[in-house]
Amino acid sequence: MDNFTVDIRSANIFQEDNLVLSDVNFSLGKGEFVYLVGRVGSGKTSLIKTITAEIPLKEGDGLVCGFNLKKLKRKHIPKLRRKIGVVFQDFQLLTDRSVYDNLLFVLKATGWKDKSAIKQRIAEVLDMVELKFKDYKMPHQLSGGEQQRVVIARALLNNPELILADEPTGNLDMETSEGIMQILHNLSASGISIIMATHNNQIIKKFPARTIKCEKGKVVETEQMTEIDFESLMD
Ligand SMILES: Nc1ncnc2c1ncn2[C@@H]1O[C@H](COP(=O)(O)OP(=O)(O)OP(=O)(O)O)[C@@H](O)[C@H]1O
Repeated sequence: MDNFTVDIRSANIFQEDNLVLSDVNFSLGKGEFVYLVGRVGSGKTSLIKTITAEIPLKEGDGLVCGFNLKKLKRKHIPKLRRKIGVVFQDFQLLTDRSVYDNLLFVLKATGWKDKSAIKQRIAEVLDMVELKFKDYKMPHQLSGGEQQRVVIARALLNNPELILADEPTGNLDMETSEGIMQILHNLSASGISIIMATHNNQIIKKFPARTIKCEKGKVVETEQMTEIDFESLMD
């Protein structure tokens, strides 16, 4: 079980009192990349929120980054979240400050104090997303793809074991999306596990990887590309 970043067994996932996904069995190895697909309202966000402990796991078992979701105390939730980097479609950068200050804000909020360590970490994460010399720019001075790379850099600051990316290419054109995908795949090759929710079939075709699907209240594996009915994902 230790080799898994996520290991969910026989879980029933609820939103309020509604059972959204039943008998969920899903595990993700260290450094593994998986696409999460499914129609609108099929439960993708519910699965992601279970992994971040935003939705409590009431039935079944779950292990995420070494934390037992069933036994997780409220005070341990921030520690779990520290191990998870999130990347969303809408960049959510602070628009009133530079790239550097956006990253600084997160480091300070998560307890970093040593100025030279902060400077070094910001340089490292910007290097990982190939934005080394853009730290002084304001978000509006960057392209959409560059802004998304800053968001990925921000997600990497605290050395996460897992990245949850929700439609990270949603607002980007194909060429820019490919750059983002290349970075995500490089991160996965470096040992970070990645779950990417997407409706973008072109991206999945171009960067094939294990794919799971929320469908009819279940989470199913669709390892073969041909098994994915892309038309049904588009509505
Ligand atoms: N707070 C809530 N209370 C009750 N039901 C909810 C709540 N949030 C979501 N649901 C319901 O749970 C089901 C799954 O929603 P979820 O957001 O997980 O779907 P999704 O696959 O992520 O959809 P999308 O592609 O729109 O993000 C839907 O039927 C939705 O209406």
